[in-house]
Amino acid sequence: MLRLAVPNKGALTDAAQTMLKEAGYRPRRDSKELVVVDPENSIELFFLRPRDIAVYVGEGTLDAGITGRDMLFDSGAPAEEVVPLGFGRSTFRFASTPATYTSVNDLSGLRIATSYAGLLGKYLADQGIDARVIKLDGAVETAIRLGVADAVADVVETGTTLRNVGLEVFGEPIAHSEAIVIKQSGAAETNGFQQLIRRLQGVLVARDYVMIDYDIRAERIDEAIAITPGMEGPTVSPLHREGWVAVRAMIPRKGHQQVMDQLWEIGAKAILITAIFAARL
Ligand SMILES: Nc1ncnc2c1ncn2[C@@H]1O[C@H](COP(=O)(O)OP(=O)(O)OP(=O)(O)O)[C@@H](O)[C@H]1O
Ligand SMILES: O=P(O)(O)OC[C@H]1O[C@H](OP(=O)(O)OP(=O)(O)O)[C@H](O)[C@@H]1O
Ligand SMILES: [Mg+2]
Repeated sequence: MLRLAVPNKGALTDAAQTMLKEAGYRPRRDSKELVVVDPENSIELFFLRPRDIAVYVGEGTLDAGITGRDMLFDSGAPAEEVVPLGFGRSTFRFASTPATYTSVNDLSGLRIATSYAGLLGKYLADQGIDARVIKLDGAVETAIRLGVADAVADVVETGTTLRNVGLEVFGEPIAHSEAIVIKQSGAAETNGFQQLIRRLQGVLVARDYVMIDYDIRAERIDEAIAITPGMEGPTVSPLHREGWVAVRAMIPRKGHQQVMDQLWEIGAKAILITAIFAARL
């Protein structure tokens, strides 16, 4: 059985749960359930704090985990990213009172509060900045007002939390993060692991792509294929109408209306878009 770590709390929890459910795995019944055994899919799900997941996977106690890229870096655990999952996107940034600092170079000798001391420490070392890292558990944005720090380094998504306490980001982003699947560095990928990855990638495809069908005059097929090249090449079948063919291809969901317009311009008819329920490519 594959042993997979899943966030039990925090920003990634709901989206990870939804994705696993769409991939066919048994969801947990309530938020107090810490282990779900799913023999039909040969998987055991362990619900753990997102911060601890890279530690378990790095130790090899669990085969794989879903966590944030920033948390993987922060942990320093010997685990590696296998596939990004497209949710839980955020940047990791410096912030302080407006118009105080402009870049990381202004932070030498100052105090920076963060709950990502590993990630921040590595970044400061890379930049050659000697600053004091104040490790806090959360709500680090308040540290400046309370005089514990001169700047903070924290996760920013919409920026609402920072605005609410009157802080502004400065300098380059320290890191870009999203939810990822991790495994122990250098560990062999078992069959069960590859199946998990294929299933999750299938969910991403079903979310990001749609199926398009249309009819077009045979002499315009090259133009049509240029618009809808498909994954491996579109399916082109004869139509029971002299000089016409039917085309079927996958296209990105984003921009599908423009694709329909372009096909219409070159004479396509009966252009249909359908959602993909599940996929395995
Ligand atoms: N508002 C957000 N939007 C998008 N991603 C976020 C947000 N807050 C945190 N994350 C990401 O979610 C992952 C887990 O962080 P989260 O804040 O949920 O964990 P935590 O701080 O340990 O838990 P908690 O906040 O419950 O104490 C990190 O990779 C982080 O980048
Ligand atoms: O830019 P925003 O959309 O406002 O999101 C960013 C906030 O979300 C997270 O907080 P969380 O709720 O996890 O609390 P925490 O700081 O205690 O971890 C993060 O630490 C920021 O505070
Ligand atoms: Mg948090």
